Amino acid sequence: MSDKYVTVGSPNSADPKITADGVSVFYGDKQAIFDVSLDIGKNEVIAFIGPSGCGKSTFLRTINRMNDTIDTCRVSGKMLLEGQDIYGAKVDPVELRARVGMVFQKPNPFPKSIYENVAYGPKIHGLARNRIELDEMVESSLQKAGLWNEVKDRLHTPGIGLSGGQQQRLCIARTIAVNPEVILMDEPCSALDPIATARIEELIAELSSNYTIVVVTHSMQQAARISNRTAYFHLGKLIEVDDTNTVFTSPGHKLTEDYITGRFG
Ligand SMILES: Nc1ncnc2c1ncn2[C@@H]1O[C@H](COP(=O)(O)OP(=O)(O)OP(=O)(O)O)[C@@H](O)[C@H]1O
Repeated sequence: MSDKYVTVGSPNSADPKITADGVSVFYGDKQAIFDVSLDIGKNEVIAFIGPSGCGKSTFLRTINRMNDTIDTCRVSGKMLLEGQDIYGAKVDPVELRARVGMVFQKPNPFPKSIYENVAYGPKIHGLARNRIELDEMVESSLQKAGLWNEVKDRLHTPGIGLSGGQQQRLCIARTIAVNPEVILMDEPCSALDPIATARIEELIAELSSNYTIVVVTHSMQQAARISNRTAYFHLGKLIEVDDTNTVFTSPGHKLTEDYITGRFG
């Protein structure tokens, strides 16, 4: 494949929350993402799929500048959040990551209590004026993450004492606690059993009315179940993006078709 290509489908959105415009990503001399342009609409759930190493996580991490933490990593092109260039000189990455929160593959609670895991973000961002407000934020975040009833009597016990699925919901509560606009999820269910996975998928559906959600997944069934739109990446290029139903029932690109029919990847 040459470096010039056109993404098949509908990369544009009438009401974009996020706009990638010609985004490329390099690790040292190696290019991992090639000239990706994509709108992600407000309150949409978009799934990123594609074979291992195609750049899904790398592209996801450009949306909240998580790649800044990798010394060799360089991003070119524009990434806009509500029209603002997130790589602009005035943007504070810590503030950005409160607006664009992230949930990782492996649940990673802090080695603190359940309460402190959720209270941490509001505390460092100065969101609560007093303990009562902080308690309310912790409760409402745990409610939204569907965990409150399971933990309300053990808030001051360690977060790592929860089951894997509960820990992942705790991480989602921690993300929600700082009032993000966008939630990035990098294979959020890959370390979970089917029941815990189903619970996270239900939660994604519930959260989608309030947040824009971007999910990297290896599971095409999961992408089909949870997302409105699906983006197919191949060797660092965004090959196709469209309504999930269209991508899975009548893909417009041969590479997408090969992947979803199991001929590749
Ligand atoms: N920190 C890094 N330093 C150097 N190269 C990297 C780094 N992270 C990723 N890469 C490379 O960038 C390319 C894209 O990797 P990335 O992890 O984004 O793909 P992916 O589609 O998310 O893969 P997977 O599905 O296996 O998680 C790969 O060739 C990978 O080896």
